[in-house]
Amino acid sequence: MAASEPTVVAHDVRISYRTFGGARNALEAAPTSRWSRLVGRAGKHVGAVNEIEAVKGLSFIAREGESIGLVGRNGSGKSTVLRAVAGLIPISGGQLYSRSDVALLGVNAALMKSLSGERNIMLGGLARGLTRREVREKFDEIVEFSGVGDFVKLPMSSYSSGMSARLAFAIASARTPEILIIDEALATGDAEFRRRSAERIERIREEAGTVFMVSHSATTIRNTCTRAIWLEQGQVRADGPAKEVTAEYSAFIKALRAAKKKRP
Ligand SMILES: Nc1ncnc2c1ncn2[C@@H]1O[C@H](COP(=O)(O)OP(=O)(O)OP(=O)(O)O)[C@@H](O)[C@H]1O
Repeated sequence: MAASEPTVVAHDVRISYRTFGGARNALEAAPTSRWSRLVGRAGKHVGAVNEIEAVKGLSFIAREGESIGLVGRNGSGKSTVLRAVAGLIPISGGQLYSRSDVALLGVNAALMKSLSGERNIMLGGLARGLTRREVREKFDEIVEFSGVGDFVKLPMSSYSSGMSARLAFAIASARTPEILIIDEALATGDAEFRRRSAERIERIREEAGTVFMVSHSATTIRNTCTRAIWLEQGQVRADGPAKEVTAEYSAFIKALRAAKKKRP
């Protein structure tokens, strides 16, 4: 069988955030000399600017037909990597190439809370590249998949967070993207919704798409993904079959908890 085509190539990617307005040198030792404080040359800080290196030399190749789960502790860089793959934030070093047809689905998916579910389906569908006619044809399927029922006529501000997340997933995946990125959005669904989402992710994979997802649940990643990348402080700690990597990660978390308990 021919190897499938790459959809995302990351080589030695570095990503930094700059924060403004915080205390000077909030993250590093204070500069020692008065001069360095005055010119703001101490460390990486200029005035009240702090630089946080969230991703430090990340390399991987994602291929068609893979569903890749990112695991790692809070702040390890998972969402940052996905935002960069989606082209939402710039990288500060290395190279990152990704196919252009990316659908990003986050907990705060860009739906308009003041508009009805119906209007959001139309706007979201158009944003995903469907024509008005195609959106109308897919309308019932989207409502059915999301399970919002008659609420579809009401403003989304009246939805529970689970309903919003389900509708967002239904809209984002209505047209098969080349890359679908899911940031924790599946966590809010019930067992039945998770099963149907897993089926849809499988379909996208089969149609030669690539799915990336972040979840704090190693079980979700193990059940949904073919491959997992474990990030630790912005670096890859392990990359391989989802079952193996999630087992390694779970053992690491367990050991960490046990060590914490032992401490006086
Ligand atoms: N907008 C931002 N501005 C400044 N720093 C940020 C910003 N977003 C993330 N960071 C920092 O970048 C690092 C990685 O954050 P990121 O959200 O990517 O981690 P994560 O693994 O997704 O975390 P979590 O599991 O808690 O969602 C953290 O140190 C975080 O504080």
